[in-house]
Amino acid sequence: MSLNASHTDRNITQPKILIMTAVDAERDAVLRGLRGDNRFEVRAAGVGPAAAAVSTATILALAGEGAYRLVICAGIAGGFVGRAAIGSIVVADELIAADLGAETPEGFRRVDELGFGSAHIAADTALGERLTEALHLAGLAAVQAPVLTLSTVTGTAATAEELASRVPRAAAEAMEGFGIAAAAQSHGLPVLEIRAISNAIGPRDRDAWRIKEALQSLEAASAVLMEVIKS
Ligand SMILES: O=C(O)c1cccc(C(=O)CC[C@H]2O[C@@H](n3cnc4c(=O)[nH]cnc43)[C@H](O)[C@@H]2O)c1
Repeated sequence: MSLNASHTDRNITQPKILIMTAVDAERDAVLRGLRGDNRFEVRAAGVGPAAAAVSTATILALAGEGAYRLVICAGIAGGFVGRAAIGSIVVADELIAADLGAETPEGFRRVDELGFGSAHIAADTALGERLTEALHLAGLAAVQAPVLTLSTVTGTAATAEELASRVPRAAAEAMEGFGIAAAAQSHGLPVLEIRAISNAIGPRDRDAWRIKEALQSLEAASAVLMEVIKS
């Protein structure tokens, strides 16, 4: 018996795009933006690089080779003042584990300099460029720049200045990107990080975090992502 084209199409399982957030509110914002597009799977990993790496690696391993073609870290983030304003989007061109290294009397030394691996993972910059352009066309403020991953949310002006001068192009900090990227890299998959800015990086002021506004931006960015990834 021969199958017609529509039967065949329906029976082929295409590799999906795995989107990892930290918390359920971020996952729900992304899902609203994607409007039921079944090319994407969206999961919440938990807060911090360790939870993010373990959750992502477990999902990828259980799904098996060929189940996914791209991994995206998405969520809210702090923005460096003058580089990424509240409500804007940062699309990572590089995911950097900013606290992976050693303090020395001469200052922080990256794990790369110490000879113990790398604190940098390159994003899928071609996709990031297309997404950033499409975000601009949709009227959203967006920049393509490095996103830092830290285990501790920055809470002082001094730490914010130190990070900004150590990574001059960094536009945002969050807590999961490098963990998710490390898991994706170990499975040979490309990675992207998309962050909606909820707060300025600097002296801790939780009341000033604009989480609702950032989640709305994240939803809008997810709708644009769905259009950018055509097939
Ligand atoms: O309270 C809520 O309703 C709520 C909704 C969505 C997310 C949250 C979070 O607190 C998520 C924490 C998450 O946010 C990232 N984040 C945001 N700002 C920063 C920052 O300045 N520095 C580092 N990380 C930041 C981070 O990735 C956390 O996982 C609450």
